[in-house]
Amino acid sequence: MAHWGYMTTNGPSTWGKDFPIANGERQSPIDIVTTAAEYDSDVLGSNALSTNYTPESEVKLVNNGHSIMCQITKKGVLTGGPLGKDEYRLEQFHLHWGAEDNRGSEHTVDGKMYASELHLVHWNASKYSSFADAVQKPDGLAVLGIFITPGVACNQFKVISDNCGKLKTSGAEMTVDTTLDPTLLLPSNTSDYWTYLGSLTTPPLFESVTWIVFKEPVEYSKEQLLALRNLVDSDGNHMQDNYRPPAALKQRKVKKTFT
Ligand SMILES: CCCCCNS(=O)(=O)c1cc(S(N)(=O)=O)ccc1C(=O)O
Ligand SMILES: [Zn+2]
Repeated sequence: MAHWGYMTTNGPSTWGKDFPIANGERQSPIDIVTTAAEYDSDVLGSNALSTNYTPESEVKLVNNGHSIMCQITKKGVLTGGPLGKDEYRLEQFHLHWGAEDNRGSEHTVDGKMYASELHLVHWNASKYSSFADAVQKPDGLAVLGIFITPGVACNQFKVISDNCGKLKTSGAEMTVDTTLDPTLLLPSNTSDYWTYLGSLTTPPLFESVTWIVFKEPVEYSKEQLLALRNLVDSDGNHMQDNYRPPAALKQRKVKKTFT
């Protein structure tokens, strides 16, 4: 099987061949129709979403052929909001982006696409023993989605954007001797978000993700976005437009924490 990717020959429209769940009942991303999202105070209002991350003392970056990923080594937890009493542990973060500023995010808001989208992937450590054990369970994962828009530079993202160029090939890894606090990658407002039950947005597309997408975007500079676009994938092509288009909502409701 040709390795999945984002080209015409192996992109999202072909994934269903090897991953039939691509046409499943709870696929991601989705277009968030803001007027259809339901404010749900009891589930969401009672205990606010909360992150308690430990800053990384060094930064492990991996070019995994379809994105740039930062492997987390410290204990960081996400709790509250739609996650009930379960504690979800931060495993990694990565991004999706476009060749130009007018596209690149995976979720869209009333059809609007952002230039990029940052994903912080967590797994349910209250119920499962490892990420691998949790990844296929319906309540196994929780991913924070942060929209990225061109603007001022994000200082905490500098360690990634300044080192992208050194991860020349797929599989390339490097460890940067600097600290990184994942909390500083989040928007200032983490109270306003949409949430719904979905899936991984790349193969194997497991339907195991509680998605939490923040309303407030974060700004990255033009240079930081360009650094992402200069990454190369396993075929030596520029890695860009590595986003899956929105999937059908089917019988799902999107909830929101703000009016
Ligand atoms: C056993 C297979 C695990 C694949 C999923 N790994 S992951 O870290 O959740 C992930 C999530 C996502 S996403 N966009 O958050 O669904 C994308 C890629 C990956 C990945 O690194 O493969
Ligand atoms: Zn992702």
